Amino acid sequence: MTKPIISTQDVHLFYGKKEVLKGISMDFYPNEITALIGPSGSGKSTLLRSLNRMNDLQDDVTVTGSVNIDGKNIYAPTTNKVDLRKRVGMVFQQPNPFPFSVYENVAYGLKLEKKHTKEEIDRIVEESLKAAAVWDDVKDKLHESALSLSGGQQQRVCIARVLAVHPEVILLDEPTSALDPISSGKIENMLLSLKDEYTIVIVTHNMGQASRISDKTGFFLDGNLVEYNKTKHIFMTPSEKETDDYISGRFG
Ligand SMILES: Nc1ncnc2c1ncn2[C@@H]1O[C@H](COP(=O)(O)OP(=O)(O)OP(=O)(O)O)[C@@H](O)[C@H]1O
Repeated sequence: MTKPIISTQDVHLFYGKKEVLKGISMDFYPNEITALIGPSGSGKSTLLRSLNRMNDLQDDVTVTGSVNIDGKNIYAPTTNKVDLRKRVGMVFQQPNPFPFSVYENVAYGLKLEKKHTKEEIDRIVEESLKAAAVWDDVKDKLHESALSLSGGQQQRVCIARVLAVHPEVILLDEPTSALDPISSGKIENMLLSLKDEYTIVIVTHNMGQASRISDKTGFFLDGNLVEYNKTKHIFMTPSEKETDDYISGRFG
């Protein structure tokens, strides 16, 4: 049996007194894409952000339960959050390149590590841009501002920036919702090719996207994980009425 790379156990999360995650237990497996679906406000992004402690940036947040990576609770006080976010990288809904060149965007994390030669950084930048399926678009403008690229190209550069530091897990929060269908399709194909090497968790409102690319799907409603199963099962023969209602467009 393959072991999960991330395992959440009875995670409750409060913003102030408001409970937005109500006891989430969920395993994420290597080399799989897991989609988190559900109506607006159901807690998908909050759960995603709890997997690399992005929620801790706010001080009125309380988390109970545990999120284990390789058997260690990332909420233990000894966790180094910088290392954690290298292992568990994140891509946001709006492409957010730094106002630097394409090259500097992708090299940024590597330069902070201060353990690579210039030649190694050049190689990793190229490999990461290739893996993110944007090399052909940018190879002749590596030293131009990333902000001059299209939204779809910027998003792929942001994915290359995450790949450059070799994470184990990639979290994506609605990464294609601001993009046109062609750019979205490129990102979907890229994610499918990346799952040989990475564990991928994606929040999406696009049911077609979830069914095209994910191996497993979790359906969230009002802070609860209503159903979590193989994507085929969720879309073809959901066990819960709420899941069926949501995927067939009866609410949300
Ligand atoms: N920073 C915050 N401070 C206070 N409440 C928040 C914060 N972020 C989210 N919430 C609340 O937590 C609940 C869950 O939000 P979350 O963003 O996780 O939902 P979601 O399912 O990802 O929604 P969407 O699909 O609209 O992004 C919502 O009621 C939201 O208003």
